[in-house]
Amino acid sequence: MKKIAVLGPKHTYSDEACSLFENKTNQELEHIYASNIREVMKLVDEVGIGILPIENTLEGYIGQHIDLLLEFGYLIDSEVKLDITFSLVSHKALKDIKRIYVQYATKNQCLKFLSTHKDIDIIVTDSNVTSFDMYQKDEDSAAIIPNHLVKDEVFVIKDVADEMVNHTRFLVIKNKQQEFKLYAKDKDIKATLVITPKNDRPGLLYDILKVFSDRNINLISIMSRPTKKEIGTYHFLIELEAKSEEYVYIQTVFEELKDLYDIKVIGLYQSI
Ligand SMILES: O=C(O)C(=O)C[C@]1(C(=O)O)C=C[C@@H](O)C=C1
Repeated sequence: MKKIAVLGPKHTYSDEACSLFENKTNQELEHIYASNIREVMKLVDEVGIGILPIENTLEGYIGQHIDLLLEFGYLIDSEVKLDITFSLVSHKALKDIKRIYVQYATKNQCLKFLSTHKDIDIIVTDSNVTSFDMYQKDEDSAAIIPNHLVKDEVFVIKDVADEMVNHTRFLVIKNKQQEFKLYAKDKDIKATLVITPKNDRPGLLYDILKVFSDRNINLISIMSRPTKKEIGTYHFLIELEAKSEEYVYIQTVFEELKDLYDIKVIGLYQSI
């Protein structure tokens, strides 16, 4: 059976996103669990594909996950989106607990709730299921966990995220270039490219953006991430969207850009 690298243990949101991907693409994959996202990325090299949470309604882009995508040089196959909800579970009343376990991306989605409990220590974990496991072994603790994990806990506060409507976007990443897969003809396509200016000059980014604007291509985001080599040097990530029938056209624009600038296309894919 084909394998996929996923943040574990079983039942994390990444695990759910993986099942959704299998469902949508009509295939069954063996989930190979890793204890943190860096380990997921390492596993992708071996197993071929993996799941990477990349953006959230409340948090925006998850900077450290984008950096891993750039560091490992993987490509994007497709994306899936999930509704995200969190509850606080506790062994006793909050005034009597000493610690709250919370995953780092989850923490950034529950800042309002956490700011009202400043007297309790926050222990940051690598996954939501790890938060739950640590809480189960610690009588003096509480944990913020996905609503789908809440069963017979003693003390529960439902929906502790900053807003009721919350989604996370997960990329299905792969270690090898493959033919563009049109999963659904009626769905738009997205593309992500990375520019790392070697010889920076005034107007470089403007010139690249102008190529898209002149060709009526809709950009959805642009963000900068540090190269981590020298202060003040950045990778620029650009995401764009187009109709699925325009994918050949988009590819020609990329070829044109590649001749002029140092760009890398890391994904031409669909949200499925
Ligand atoms: O810990 C999990 O359940 C995950 O799958 C990780 C993750 C993330 O890192 O963004 C996924 C979705 C939620 O936004 C919070 C946590």
